[in-house]
Parts: sequence; C-alpha cells; structure tokens
Amino acid sequence: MSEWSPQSWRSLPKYQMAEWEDEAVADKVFAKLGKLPPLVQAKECDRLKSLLAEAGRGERFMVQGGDCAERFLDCESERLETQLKLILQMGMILEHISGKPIGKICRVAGQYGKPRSKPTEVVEGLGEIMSFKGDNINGFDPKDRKWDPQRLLEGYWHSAATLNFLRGYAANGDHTPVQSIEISDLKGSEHAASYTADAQAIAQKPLSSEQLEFFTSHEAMQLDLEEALTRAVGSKYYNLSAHLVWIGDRTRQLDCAHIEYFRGISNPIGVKVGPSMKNDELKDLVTVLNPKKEEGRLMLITRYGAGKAEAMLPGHIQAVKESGVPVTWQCDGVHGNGVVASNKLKTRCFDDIMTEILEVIAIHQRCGSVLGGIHLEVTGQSSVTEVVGGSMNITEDMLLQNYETYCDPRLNYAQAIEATFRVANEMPSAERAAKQGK
Ligand SMILES: O=C[C@H](O)[C@H](O)COP(=O)(O)O
Ligand SMILES: C=C(OP(=O)(O)O)C(=O)O
Ligand SMILES: [Mn+2]
Repeated sequence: MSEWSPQSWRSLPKYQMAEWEDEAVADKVFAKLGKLPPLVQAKECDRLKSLLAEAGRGERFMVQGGDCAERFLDCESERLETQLKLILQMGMILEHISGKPIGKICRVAGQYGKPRSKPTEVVEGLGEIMSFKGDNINGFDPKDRKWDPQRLLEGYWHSAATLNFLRGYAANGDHTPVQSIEISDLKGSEHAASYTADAQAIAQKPLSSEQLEFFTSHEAMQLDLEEALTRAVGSKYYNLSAHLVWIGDRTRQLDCAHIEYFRGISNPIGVKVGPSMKNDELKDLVTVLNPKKEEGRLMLITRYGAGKAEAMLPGHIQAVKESGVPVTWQCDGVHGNGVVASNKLKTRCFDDIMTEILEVIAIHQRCGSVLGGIHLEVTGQSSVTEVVGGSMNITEDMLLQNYETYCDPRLNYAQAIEATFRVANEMPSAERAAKQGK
C-alpha cells in the first residue's frame, strides 16, 4: 500500500464531496482552517477508543445519536442543552436497566455535511436546483443552494461554540433536568408503569461524572475540510474536529478517497454498512481500516432496514470473524427504514426502527458476536413530529405540525426515550438476568 498522508486521498475517485468554484476563496478558507486550534484532544479520542474496545468485548454499550443534519440556527443554549440531556438520559436508562456502563457519542458540533441520493431536486417555481448538502456546504433555502466554501468556517465557529457550551454544561451546569426523565407522553404504552418506576429510581441516584461524559462525532464527508482539521500528534495523525468520525454508506468504496483518508488517522472510526455490502468487500474493508487489529479502532454501523438483517448480518459477522479484525458492532435502526409519506415528507415508522434493532440483537446473540451499541437520529425537542408511531401515536397527517428537519426525520424526545427503554429491556445482560433471577 502506498504511503499515507493527510492529502493522499486527493488522487483517488471521490464521491459526495462539494467542489468549490472559486478556488482562491477556498484556498484562503483552508489556510485559515488549517491554523485554527483543534476542537478536541487526541487523548480524548484515545479514551473513546478504549470505551469502544470495551463495547466490542461486551463490557459496555454505546449510544450514538443526534440530528441527521445539525443546523447552524439550532446553535443556542436551550436547544443544545436539551439535545445533550436526551443523549445522557438514553445512557442512564440503558445503564439502569442493563447494568452495563454506557458510552455516549453525540452527532453534534460538526454534523454539517450531508451525502444525498440525488445531486439535484426539482422545486415548484424554481425548477431543478442543487440538493441541500448540509449547512457547511449550502443553505436550505432553495435560493441559497450554491456551494460556498466560506460556510466551512461558519461550521467551525458553530462547532466551537457548541462544544464550548456543552463541555461547560457537562462540567458545571445545573444537571437537575438531566435526572428527570419525562415520561408523561408515554402514558399510552403498556409498559408505562415500569417506565415510571425506572425513571423514579434513576432520579434518586446521584449522577456520576462518567454519566455526564460525552464524545462528539460526525460523518467526515467533505475531505478537504477534514484534512484541514487533521493534526500531527507525536508520530500519529488525528482528525481533531471530533472524537469519532464515520464513513457514510455512500462513500465507503474500497480504493476511493474516503477509505484512503480514514486509514491514516488514529481516531476511533465508524463505517456504515448497508445492504449493498458484499461479504468479501467487508473483509477487505476492515483489514484496510484496522490493519493493526486494534480493539476499539473500528465500529461497524449496520443499517439494513427492518426485515433485512437476517439475509445480511450473519454473512457480515462471518466475514469479519474470518478477517481476524476486532470490530465494535453498532446497529443504526434508522437509515434503512426511510419511507415517503403520502404528503411527500420523508418519515420513518417507529415500529420498523424497533424491529430492526431487536432483529439485530437476536442475530448477534445467535451468531456468538456482540452488539456494542445503537445509533439513532433523535432530537430532544418534545414537539417534533417527523417519525410516525410510538406510544404518542404520531400519524402521517400529524407530520406537518412540527416537521423541522433539513434532512432525515428524527425520533422526538418521547419516541427516543421509549425506543431506549425497549432496547434496554431486550439487551442481553448478565447483571439484569441475575437481578431477575433468570
Ligand atoms: O442522512 C442520510 C442521508 O444524507 C439521507 O438519508 C439522504 O437522504 P436523501 O435520500 O433524501 O438524499
Ligand atoms: C448519511 C447517513 O447515513 P448512511 O450513510 O447510513 O445513509 C447518516 O448517518 O446521516
Ligand atoms: Mn441521516
């Protein structure tokens, strides 16, 4: 394999990346980004790697979640606090019920670039326009779809402000709201009584500093940006714009730019694994991305769709076993379950998300491998109506009430809490089995 450098991806075929019309402006932006201070520390990335290693061995469980596309306009204290509160509470529920320590990874402080199925879309009155690619690349307003490199700097400032606020809140904020898990919207659930009892029990336990610990992540899609935020630390290179970065399902082609960039950074990394992944391809991929067979280095995030895991996952587990490469398996229950509602809005059905996660838990158990975490698109906002179903019983005609997302639909607060309770109660756990005398 040829020598790696933070730029070596440049000579390879690349997918999904924006290109900059005005090269002089782009050059200035990258020169500035290259000098700005890192957003995270290498030691923090190493710590996350050690937590992921534990999750890979079944000693810990990871929850990764947040917006599909973070929006610059949501960078305000109430919203950010609410978002972190939800992810921390998901961790607290999983820990309380399963008895396992939980690691939390937020899709936050940089989740501003989106891969799209189609480069353009047709908008009434405007004709064919560029698709929205995330606040880092263009604006959501149809009149603002030109790719603009200046937005990458805006993305850096928003990431820095977000991270500064969230770190301060976790360290020294008022954590009373974190301890109070709100379940009033889940009254319709047959399990409401047990959710109430669990929420009360959680509220009575003091919060530990580990329960308040979180890590950041985003899809590293726009590689010129990621290169500019890559730094040498000792003899290694880290992408210091987030603790974990992942490769999307649309950019994981072997011998292409994204794999080349990712193979050389020392962060823990994720790769989305969708239904088009071939077993042999996966074997090669894990070998290229984790040649030293380091535990916690590589998280495989499967996202097949409800009812599809049975045909795919056992083969993928077998391929990884044959490679001898340690991985941490995570189930993304959302990205294989997108549907278009009759009013043309993108949505997902709560039951499909649950079905996929429960199928995947069962398959890992049967195949003797370990599911190390879940991955969900969620918002801490209670009033959001983007995903149908759940005990709140959001129906298709309610979607327009508060459909905020700029990209994929997210579980709202109550739906996310309910999904977490359901997963927690299905997780294989020696501690829980012992408590229940099983
Ligand atoms: O978040 C994931 C992708 O960017 C998203 O699912 C793509 O959506 P699209 O099919 O509307 O382009
Ligand atoms: C783009 C995403 O997912 P995937 O690559 O799995 O489609 C995402 O996580 O928002
Ligand atoms: Mn998404």
